[in-house]
Amino acid sequence: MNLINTKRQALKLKICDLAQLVGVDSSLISRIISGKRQPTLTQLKKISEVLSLDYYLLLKEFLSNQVFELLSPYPGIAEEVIAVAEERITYLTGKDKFKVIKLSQPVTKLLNEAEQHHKKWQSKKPLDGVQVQKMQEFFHTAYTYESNRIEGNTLTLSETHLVINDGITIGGKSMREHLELINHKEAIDLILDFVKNKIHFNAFYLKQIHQLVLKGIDRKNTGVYRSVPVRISGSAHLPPEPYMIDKLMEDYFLFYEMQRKVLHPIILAAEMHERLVSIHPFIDGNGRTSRLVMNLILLQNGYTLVNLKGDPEKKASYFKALEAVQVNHENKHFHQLIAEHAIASLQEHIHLAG
Ligand SMILES: Nc1ncnc2c1ncn2[C@@H]1O[C@H](COP(=O)(O)OP(=O)(O)OP(=O)(O)O)[C@@H](O)[C@H]1O
Repeated sequence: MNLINTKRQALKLKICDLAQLVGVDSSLISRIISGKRQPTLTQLKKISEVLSLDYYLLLKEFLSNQVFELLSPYPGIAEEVIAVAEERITYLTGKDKFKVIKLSQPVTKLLNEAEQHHKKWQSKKPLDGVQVQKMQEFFHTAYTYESNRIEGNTLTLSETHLVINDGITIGGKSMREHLELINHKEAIDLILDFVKNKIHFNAFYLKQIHQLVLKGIDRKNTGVYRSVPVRISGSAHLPPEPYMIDKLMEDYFLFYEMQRKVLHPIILAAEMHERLVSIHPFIDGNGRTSRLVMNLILLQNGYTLVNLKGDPEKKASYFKALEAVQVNHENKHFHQLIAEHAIASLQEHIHLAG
């Protein structure tokens, strides 16, 4: 255990001093340091605290010593054994995470249907430049309108069009409402850039999206995880306390890494949406950011924008589907909702492409 000895010497601690602080015999510490004896996990934890050493680094050294002890008598096959063990671990963890995502029969049926439309949509490409521009103006305006409407923005669809495409301001409406629309349109352009540049989605890009959503609205909180508790009004789901956010967001991106090539893109997009909005890592703008993340994933996989609607009835069923996952761990309604919207969007795109 070199880490222990190096730190002990740096602190000028005698073996008997360290033993006393840890509450064990000096001979045990000597044997641990010389590698003749493996510490228990409790002893290892105590040593890490006494020496202010990172427990996980110590644990890593401890486990690799154990593997070494086990394999050193078999040098001829040691590497092969490690490779087989590694494969099993990857399989087990991957399978375990995959098991969490069960697809219901109706969802599987919808995914098959979506695949057909996806093929047809791909066959329409490349589209004429002017046609692309017109279609984007239409879909981006509708998406900006609905996503902000969910959040409470009061501008109508035609007012949204005037603000984001013609730069016209609407009398009697606040600066904030205008900024929400302009920012959202810019955020769509940002995710299109991400798709073009084939970025690998991670925390850096997530924060860039969020930064745009709240640009000019809340400078202090743009692109940073919250440090205060939040509540979602009207929801039974309690977002996690702020001290858990870093760890949960690490898991969030780990989930993405593990599942991005395993799950169907529509399910991956739905999961990344639901998981983000359930963590609610930002003070504000979580809903809009999560919907943009979902659409980034769909676009990266050749699908078209999913536009969840903000009228009271549709909004209520969207929130209900989210709550079913959060409270009852029941994801089929949310998967179904996103798959249905993905199909509707593909159909509309195919129709307009002629
Ligand atoms: N159980 C739930 N009920 C309602 N909304 C939920 C629930 N879980 C997550 N949400 C999400 O939270 C968002 C609203 O969160 P909040 O009121 O904090 O506003 P926000 O973070 O500014 O999001 P938005 O961009 O929609 O305004 C909704 O758009 C929805 O996506």
